Amino acid sequence: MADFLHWFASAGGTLDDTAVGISYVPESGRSAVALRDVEEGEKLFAIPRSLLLSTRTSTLPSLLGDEDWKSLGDGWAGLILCMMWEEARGDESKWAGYLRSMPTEFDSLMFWSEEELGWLKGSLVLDKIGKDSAERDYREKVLPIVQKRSDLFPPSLLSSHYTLQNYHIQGSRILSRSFTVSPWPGAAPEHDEDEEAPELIDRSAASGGDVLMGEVNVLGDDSQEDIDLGDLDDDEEDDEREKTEDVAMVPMADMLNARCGCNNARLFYTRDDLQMVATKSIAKGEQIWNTYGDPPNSDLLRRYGYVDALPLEAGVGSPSDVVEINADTVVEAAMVVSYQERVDWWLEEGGDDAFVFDTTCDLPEDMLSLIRLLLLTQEEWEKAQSKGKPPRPKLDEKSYEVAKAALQKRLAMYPLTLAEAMFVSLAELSERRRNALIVTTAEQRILHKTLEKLETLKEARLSKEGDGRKRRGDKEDGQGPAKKARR
Ligand SMILES: C[S@@+](CC[C@H](N)C(=O)[O-])C[C@H]1O[C@@H](n2cnc3c(N)ncnc32)[C@H](O)[C@@H]1O
Repeated sequence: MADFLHWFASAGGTLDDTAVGISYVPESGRSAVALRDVEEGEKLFAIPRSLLLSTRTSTLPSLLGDEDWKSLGDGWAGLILCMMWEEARGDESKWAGYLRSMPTEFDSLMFWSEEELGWLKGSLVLDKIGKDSAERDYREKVLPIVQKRSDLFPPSLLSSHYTLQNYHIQGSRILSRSFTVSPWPGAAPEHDEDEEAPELIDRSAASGGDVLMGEVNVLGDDSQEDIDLGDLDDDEEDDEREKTEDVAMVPMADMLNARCGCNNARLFYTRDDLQMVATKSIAKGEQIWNTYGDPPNSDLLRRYGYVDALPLEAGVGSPSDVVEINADTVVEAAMVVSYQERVDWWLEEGGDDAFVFDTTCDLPEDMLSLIRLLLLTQEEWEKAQSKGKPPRPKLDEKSYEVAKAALQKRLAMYPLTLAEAMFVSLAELSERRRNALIVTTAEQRILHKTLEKLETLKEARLSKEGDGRKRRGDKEDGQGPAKKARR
């Protein structure tokens, strides 16, 4: 740690060391802790923009030249290679002290064994790890450049620094510690010292003010496979490239841990630096928490290797937890024969191929709309097509049955039922096993509760319809004296 702090200060970073200390906390690793009472609004540390490590600041892209650099594509391969290269340069790298301080071991899903991943069976997070696509990038994009450009990547270092394992390590560092930092509009690379002091901008502020720049959190929703560009048109490609160039490693800011509901500091951006500022008063001895955007536990586990195990009404989990149902499961539950044309149309019209259930336990409207689309008669289906609109998400008897069947099919994907999981003592499990169980049981709870809510809705609807029929019947029969009397 001393090596990193020394590097940070000598590279131009500033830290209020009366306010912030870095200590080791067993459950979360290195952690920033308040050394004295800190007031809301106090600046804790600042990182000059020149200290950010990104494809904009590393010299590798220009040394490689346009053609070789572009062959790495627009995903994370370029930034990962920059990090590998900077690390391989040792003390010659501007970021030597930073890179030396970074972790080499992770609990994120990329590093789980097949057996460990098996504990997550049922959760669709397993489809999002992106290991295969990362390994493809390594083999097809990175290795050819590394082998071709021995002027930049000495063959003697290939087996120590340019390995697949190191590719995953750097990728995981990006996944769990990077920030999105856009360039300051109109700022010259070097600025005049006499210029007016730059204003602070917190993009996360809910003020709706002049919120222009920067992203304050550790990356929200990108992953190695998410940035895979596929066939994009020129504009999309430019946007995507910009997005990847904005991914930056921010020394010191990435020392902060996060816990749902505890956020007390945030990273604010100025033209010249990034500043970590207390957003609440922090008592001496308390941990200084950033936010990672409070993703669901499945995603926390995938990217950061931990979960928020908060005591909730029905068990342990996070209020941000979600569970997804794939459109395939909905189609199976609908038990319709000719669905392909309708599903293709649904997707072409911008419909999703997966539906997200959150802790409100409401049936997602778009799933209900797909269910009704699948159940349309041929004539209704032709009408929907000509209108260019999928059906309204109305819960009727048939769509209720399909939604229920889809939820039950989804629940059947978990090898351990929720009732069985209740008998497992979390305290006796290894950390990974425990975290996997927290994720899968939270997902199952959402599915069960959605089923219950759906049942209640259906009963309420049936009794309302029954009442309606009864009232209509009363009128038709001309037998409504009580009603008339009430008027
Ligand atoms: C941005 S880094 C924070 C610094 C990190 N603790 C370190 O030792 O370098 C994010 C990583 O910190 C750890 N972490 C952050 N918040 C945590 C928490 N609430 N519980 C457990 N681990 C946490 C996870 O390993 C995560 O991948």
